[in-house]
Amino acid sequence: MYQLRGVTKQYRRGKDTIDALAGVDLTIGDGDRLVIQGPTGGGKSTLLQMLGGLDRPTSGSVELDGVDLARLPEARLTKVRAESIGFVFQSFNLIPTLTAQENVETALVPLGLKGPDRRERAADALTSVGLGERRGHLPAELSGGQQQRVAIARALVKKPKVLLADEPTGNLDESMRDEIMEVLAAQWKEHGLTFIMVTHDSSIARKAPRLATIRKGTIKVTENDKAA
Ligand SMILES: Nc1ncnc2c1ncn2[C@@H]1O[C@H](COP(=O)(O)OP(=O)(O)OP(=O)(O)O)[C@@H](O)[C@H]1O
Repeated sequence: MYQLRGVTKQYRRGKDTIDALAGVDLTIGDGDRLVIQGPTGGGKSTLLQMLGGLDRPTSGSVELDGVDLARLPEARLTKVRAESIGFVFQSFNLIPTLTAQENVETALVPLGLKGPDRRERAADALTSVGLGERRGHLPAELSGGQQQRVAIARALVKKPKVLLADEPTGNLDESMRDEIMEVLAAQWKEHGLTFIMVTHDSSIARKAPRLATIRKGTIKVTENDKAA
């Protein structure tokens, strides 16, 4: 469970200070699905970075299961990220010289898994996103939607507690967008993940059971009882 209290984040640009987050309080339960939307520059990506322990707030606390990521020493933070948090980005971020299988295996290296275990787990993860037959392909030999499936397999192969996605369909056309949303929803259901996604896409936001809107660093959460 996430518990955020009074989270602020200021960036300095020259002599200006930008309040990217201006006091965010937020609770996200285990297994929740939360969509974050809002105008450009509102603070969505900044919040996701705090949740993922990719950056630290200027003030406030970001507790994940009672551990404050804001104050965790860097080595322990790296361990939490490697074990408990999967990331999916708009730009896929695959390593172009590695095959789909090898890209997925990279997520298991920090966990200390042996070669054969890594290979088996990565192959299973690729099969679960429908890419079992494409394991030996390089990213450039795959479509955008397929590359994003590889990135999803890489994020989930370590069996994280939390999946964070920043505009995961932002680089995809409409049919691939629906396909990726289905893959993500299926993985969320199957693994009981806490799934937090930033999107600009209002049709995705409309279907969200819980919607956080961030404007000028301030958050408002609404529940949608009619969500899928
Ligand atoms: N590293 C940084 N240095 C300086 N300012 C930053 C940095 N990162 C973000 N900002 C500023 O903080 C504010 C919030 O940015 P953020 O990227 O979180 O917004 P966003 O809602 O994700 O926007 P978008 O929809 O355009 O991705 C913006 O004013 C942005 O310019």
